[in-house]
Amino acid sequence: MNTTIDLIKTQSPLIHNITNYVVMNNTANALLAIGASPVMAHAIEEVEDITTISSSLVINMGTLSKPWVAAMEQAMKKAKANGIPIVFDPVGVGASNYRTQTALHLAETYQPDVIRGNASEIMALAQLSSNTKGVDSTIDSNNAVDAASTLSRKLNNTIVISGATDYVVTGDKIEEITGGSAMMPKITGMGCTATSIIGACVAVNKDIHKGARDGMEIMSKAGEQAESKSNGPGSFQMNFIDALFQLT
Ligand SMILES: Nc1ncnc2c1ncn2[C@@H]1O[C@H](COP(=O)(O)OP(=O)(O)O)[C@@H](O)[C@H]1O
Ligand SMILES: Cc1ncsc1CCOP(=O)(O)O
Ligand SMILES: [Mg+2]
Repeated sequence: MNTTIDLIKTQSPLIHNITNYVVMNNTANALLAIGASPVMAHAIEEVEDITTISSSLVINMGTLSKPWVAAMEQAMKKAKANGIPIVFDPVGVGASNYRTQTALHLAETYQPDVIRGNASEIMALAQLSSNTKGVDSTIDSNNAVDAASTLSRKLNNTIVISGATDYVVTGDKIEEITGGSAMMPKITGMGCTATSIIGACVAVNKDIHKGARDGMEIMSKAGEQAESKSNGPGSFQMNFIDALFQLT
């Protein structure tokens, strides 16, 4: 994890995010705090150019609509052609038919290097259940481990299930990360932030599984440090960005 943070700070990789309206500001600030360089760009006219100059592509379907999905596809196609790692956050998959169809299509067509979701989202993506409560999980992360392993083998990639315990799953290889803070699910965009931080980690790591694990460890450590200084979700949000900045 230390080497990964050093590499992010020295290389300051450009991370192309096509993400949702809710979290654009949070995730851009989190990426800056850890030492990466974020760009949020979703116009179909420019996504290929932006992806081409980036070190990773983060696709987040939190506030999806038809033109955005078209732009996501252009960017993912370009990233695949250029060997740029793709991290996908299937926000709310299972909550509507449109989200489910879009997430399945993007995952199966472009096989993102990492998919990060909460347990409900990973279960829905594995087509095992569709009881996602909007964008939040209704089940504990351990319930989705088998689904993640199956999905990972099918898509030949790494699946991250976030929650009180995070699981980083590449086929049969399963690593757990604990820690963090119970305050994290009380703030919108913490999952999306985790996805973007993974984007920064895989930008500087050829080993995708390690990049995904380092990303979740960074989230865990920053969450613990922020909790020790916070009185509630408002101050936690501010202290979390400071903690990311101070991680060594
Ligand atoms: N109860 C918890 N205790 C500690 N950390 C948590 C807890 N719930 C979520 N997290 C952390 O919060 C971040 C976002 O995870 P999660 O809430 O599952 O995502 P999402 O916002 O997509 O539902 C992750 O880094 C995860 O480890
Ligand atoms: C509330 C909400 N609605 C659509 S996207 C979004 C943000 C979800 O972010 P996260 O999954 O990281 O909490
Ligand atoms: Mg989420």
